Amino acid sequence: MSYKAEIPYGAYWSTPFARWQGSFANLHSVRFAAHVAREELGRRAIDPALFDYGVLGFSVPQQHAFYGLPWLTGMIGATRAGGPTMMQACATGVRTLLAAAQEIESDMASVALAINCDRTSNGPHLYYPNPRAPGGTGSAENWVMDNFGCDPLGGHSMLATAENVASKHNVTTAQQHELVLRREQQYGDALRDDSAFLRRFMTLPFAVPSADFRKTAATLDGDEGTSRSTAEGLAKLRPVIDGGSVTFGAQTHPADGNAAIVVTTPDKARELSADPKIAVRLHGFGLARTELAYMPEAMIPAARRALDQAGRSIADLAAIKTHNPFAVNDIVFARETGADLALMNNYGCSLVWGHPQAPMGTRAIIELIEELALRGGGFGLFTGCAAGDTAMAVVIEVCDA
Ligand SMILES: CC(=O)CC(=O)SCCNC(=O)CCNC(=O)[C@H](O)C(C)(C)COP(=O)(O)OP(=O)(O)OC[C@H]1O[C@@H](n2cnc3c(N)ncnc32)[C@H](O)[C@@H]1OP(=O)(O)O
Repeated sequence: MSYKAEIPYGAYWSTPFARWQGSFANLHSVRFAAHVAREELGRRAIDPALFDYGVLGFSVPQQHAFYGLPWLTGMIGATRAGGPTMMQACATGVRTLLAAAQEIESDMASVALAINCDRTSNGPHLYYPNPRAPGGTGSAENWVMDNFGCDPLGGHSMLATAENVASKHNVTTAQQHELVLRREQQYGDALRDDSAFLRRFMTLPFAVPSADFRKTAATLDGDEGTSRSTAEGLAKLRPVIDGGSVTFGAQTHPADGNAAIVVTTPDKARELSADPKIAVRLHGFGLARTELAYMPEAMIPAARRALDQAGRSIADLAAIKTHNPFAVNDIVFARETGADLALMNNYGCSLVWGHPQAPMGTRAIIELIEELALRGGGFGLFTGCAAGDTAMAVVIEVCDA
């Protein structure tokens, strides 16, 4: 199928991603996303007053986040734009894109902003009062760390889901490390020629604002805290869980950042495009849930559903991007679908540039569009797992308008 809603070519952006407790650690993620959106819309001469809808995604709450999307759009001057605030863990990037597209499809809006932000640094500590408990003692939660460590349905960690899938599919530590080196090599292509690939959608050098957003506190030349692995260095790492296969080197690192995509009607897409001769079309979305504690597998049925809706197969794809919090994800995906493991995730992926959760999928989709544009067009797939053994996927096409 083909959705009416389109993405104007170039009407999207991402900040660099900074490893947690790094340069973005003290920035309120919603205010930071608004600060960046104002600047990026200005650079593209897109009037914020055009937006009549928005969707804000995050997975880690911040102070005042209850006001969500209307607060953010108000801060950027898009004062007509209302809309929901969504949380679907690491699938939030695809979900917010779909929500924006659905609003356009149903003629309820004409120009929508799908914007995602997260700060895994300095995760909130929540206290749930319980006056009926002995002494009125409530319970507390460290939002980020406790949820990495425990899925309340099964009591297992996210890492354990990777171990379950590695064990089921006989994926070894050596195979995971070999893939890490390949993915870092692919990311190296994004850094070539003074980060020419990243500059297609990221403003570099990036001015890191101070916590009050009044001045520039630092400057980043690109993503911060990415690993430069070597075969020897990886070989020294032991599995994090005794008897397992996944090392610290074979998984992503938590990060901070934000990213956004404009979604609109075909006519408006031509107007807002950086190159009106290029169209970016949406053809299929997929949601799937797999067996309890096998999260990395969920990206396979989600991809199949998105491909079915698009009427395409893996063989039709010019580019594939995945969310790979664990190297295991890509190895199993390639084995089960026939995708070429070495050619997936050109120019980078969450395994390498890190994982600020909600904006991660948005950035991957933006990179997918740019890879397809560099190839002269074609169909592309993004698929990624999310908490609760779920996943979402999207099939897009870059073609002549
Ligand atoms: C959320 C969703 O919906 C779905 C998802 O995405 S699932 C993924 C969600 N993320 C997770 O579950 C995270 C799971 N991981 C964890 O919890 C991790 O334990 C953690 C992120 C907390 C670890 O963080 P950390 O302590 O900062 O680890 P980090 O310092 O990077 O690495 C630990 C060690 O390995 C080493 N290391 C890491 N990568 C390396 C590499 N590529 N080469 C060599 N050594 C490496 C580090 O140097 C460090 O060594 P030292 O202890 O000697 O300093």
